[in-house]
Amino acid sequence: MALLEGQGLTKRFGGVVAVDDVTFSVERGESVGLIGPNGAGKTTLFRLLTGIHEPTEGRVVFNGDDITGMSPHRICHRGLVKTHQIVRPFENLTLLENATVGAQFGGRDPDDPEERAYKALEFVRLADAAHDPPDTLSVGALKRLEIARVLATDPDVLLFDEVAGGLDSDETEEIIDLIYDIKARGKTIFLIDHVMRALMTVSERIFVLDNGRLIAEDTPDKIQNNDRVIEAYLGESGNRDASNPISGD
Ligand SMILES: Nc1ncnc2c1ncn2[C@@H]1O[C@H](COP(=O)(O)OP(=O)(O)OP(=O)(O)O)[C@@H](O)[C@H]1O
Repeated sequence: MALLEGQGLTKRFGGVVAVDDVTFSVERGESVGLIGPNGAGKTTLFRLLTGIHEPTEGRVVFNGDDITGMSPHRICHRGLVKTHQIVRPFENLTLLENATVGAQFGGRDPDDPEERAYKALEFVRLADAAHDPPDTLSVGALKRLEIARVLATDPDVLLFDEVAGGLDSDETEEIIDLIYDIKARGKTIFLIDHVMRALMTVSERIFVLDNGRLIAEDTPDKIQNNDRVIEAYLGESGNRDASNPISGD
């Protein structure tokens, strides 16, 4: 049985069809990526999965249960959680307190949210700064704090929304290593990223959205050579002579 499924998911905002009849499934322990040109509907799809938006049509099935229309809080309790694209920690709280809020908000284990938060900070290598405020953190460290916040909820599935966005190459490598470590703990990973190197390295399978529709689903190698996918990206830039826009190199 698939762990996470979208069945005919559609989301309309007035006249805009952001997600258009998307059906997919993700198995337990898989790491999959979601790509597509700007405005393709990636973030909206993630928001449908985590209860931030309710689909206009279709269903979200998690662990065999229909979770369509449930609140993000209840979905998080069930073990499905998403990182925020723009990381905005509580500035007046320490890193540990920030991660503890995550553990208390979504955690399934009512005991020791602070201990779980501390372990999550250790995991992302921020424990040394546990009692500091977040205002001195680099962009890379802020992204790691966001990962700690969601890890502290003890999820089964982590949806990463642009975790490698805005990072330099060392920070990107650090995030890639972290995602591998999270996967090695048996977690299921679903990520959106414009940083193709990160996405192509980490994902075993890739879904491609264009204009809200799922246009391809394949291994990273095959996706990088899929004419329809390349066309969708090149159509966006208008530059037909550009080098492969979805190369992970
Ligand atoms: N809350 C909203 N209200 C109205 N339109 C929206 C809303 N959210 C998204 N859209 C529209 O839905 C479409 C898909 O947007 P979405 O942000 O999901 O795309 P994306 O693939 O994540 O884009 P990007 O890569 O630029 O982040 C766009 O046309 C966007 O303008």
